[in-house]
Amino acid sequence: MPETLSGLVTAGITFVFFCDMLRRCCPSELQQYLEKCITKLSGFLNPNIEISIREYTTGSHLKPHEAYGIVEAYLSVNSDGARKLKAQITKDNENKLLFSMDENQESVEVFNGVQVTWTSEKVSPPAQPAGSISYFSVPDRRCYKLKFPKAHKMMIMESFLQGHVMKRGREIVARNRQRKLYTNAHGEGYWSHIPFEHPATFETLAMDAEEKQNIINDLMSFTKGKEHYERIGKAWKRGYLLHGPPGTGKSTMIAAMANLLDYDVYDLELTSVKDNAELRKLLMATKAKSMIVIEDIDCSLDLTGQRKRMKKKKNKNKSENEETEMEAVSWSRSKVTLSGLLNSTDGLWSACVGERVIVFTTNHVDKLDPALIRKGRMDKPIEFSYCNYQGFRVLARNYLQLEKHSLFEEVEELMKEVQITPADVAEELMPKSDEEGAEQCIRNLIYTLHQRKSKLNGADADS
Ligand SMILES: Nc1ncnc2c1ncn2[C@@H]1O[C@H](COP(=O)(O)OP(=O)(O)OP(=O)(O)O)[C@@H](O)[C@H]1O
Ligand SMILES: [Mg+2]
Repeated sequence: MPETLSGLVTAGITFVFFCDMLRRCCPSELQQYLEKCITKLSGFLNPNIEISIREYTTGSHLKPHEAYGIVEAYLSVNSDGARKLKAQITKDNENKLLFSMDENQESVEVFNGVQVTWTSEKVSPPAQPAGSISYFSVPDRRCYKLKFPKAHKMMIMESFLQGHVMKRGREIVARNRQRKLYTNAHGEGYWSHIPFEHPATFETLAMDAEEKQNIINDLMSFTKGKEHYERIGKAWKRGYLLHGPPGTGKSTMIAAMANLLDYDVYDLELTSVKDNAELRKLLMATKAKSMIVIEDIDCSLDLTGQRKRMKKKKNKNKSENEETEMEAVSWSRSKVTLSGLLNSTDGLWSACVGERVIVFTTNHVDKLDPALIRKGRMDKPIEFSYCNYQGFRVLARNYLQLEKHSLFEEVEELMKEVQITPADVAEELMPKSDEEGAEQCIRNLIYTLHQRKSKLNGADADS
């Protein structure tokens, strides 16, 4: 029997070889017919299947294939057999090197007991026709090939490639990528971005420890809630309203949240959005695993339907007239309404795949329309307040690397009587010169607290 089989294979190969010879010397119709025969016959004889994952789409407009980048990332940690690797800066992060299989390398792995073989190839672009001049350099087209036994076709294509490789590859891509801070503040109706590199973390945030843990738990259970949101038929989004006086850490918290979740941040400047349609377009252009932030919502959108001041604080360099002009321009440019905002942040999200966190901040929660902050829209309000002793301890650790000091007690007593924002405490604890040590910084803070206390007492005496 084996002899019959090997005879058959030899005959097949001879036939394929013969057909190929014939094909080369025949007219094109016959060539095409013979090519089909060769493919059929070699398919019959070959016990393996090969899948190509190309770097670019074919055709005149070369577009990168997303799958190639994912497989490349997967193979960066799953190609033990490859002897030659190449190091390159990743597309999404210029600070990170990605090591992947060099051209013509091979790596074997076993999945569910089935052996699969990866190879990497480089396909040079077709030669330019003689005499033609091209001003553009055509990139080499690279390709990964996955070879596996035909008998396990469905398992390898679905469980291995679609499931395992795609999942692991995407995780590695996400890990390697540099997060981005998007803005629409240029007013052109699209997002532009810079790398997001804010260092804030929950650890460095001066806030009640229990409240902090509560927020962390809330965020983590949200990110793990895909199935829960699907089951209850709700869009996978969560809204936070951060409110409190200026300098109490609302923006810092946004950065800490984004760092914890590993999300991109879209800083939506409502006063730069022309109308509701543009707002919808901008929100539709946001990606999953992102945080959409609307700061100072009470200043960007007037809840009676009129536009308000563009700037919260007065710009010292501008005259009164210039300021009024700026406000007028902002008023006439933007026609975003409260209902437009609500429709965009509610209805639209159901159509979007992937999780999104939306954060509003305000200094005046009492001025907001109840429609904006009702349950279901803003799931979790978080209040920011003046600095207490616990907050001071966090800031002293951040700024002075101090866990304890004999002056702490005095700070604690003063903080019970005087209101001071974490921003002001941070300012005092920042050494102003190389000579200024940690103790001097605490003394500066104590001096400021005393000053405020006497002011307070003076005011009390006056009244
Ligand atoms: N809770 C905090 N923990 C740590 N640092 C803080 C905190 N609050 C303020 N800071 C410090 O003060 C600076 C200003 O804080 P932040 O911008 O977060 O305040 P905010 O509440 O967003 O103010 P605004 O309402 O004016 O936007 C920050 O850069 C940070 O250094
Ligand atoms: Mg802020």
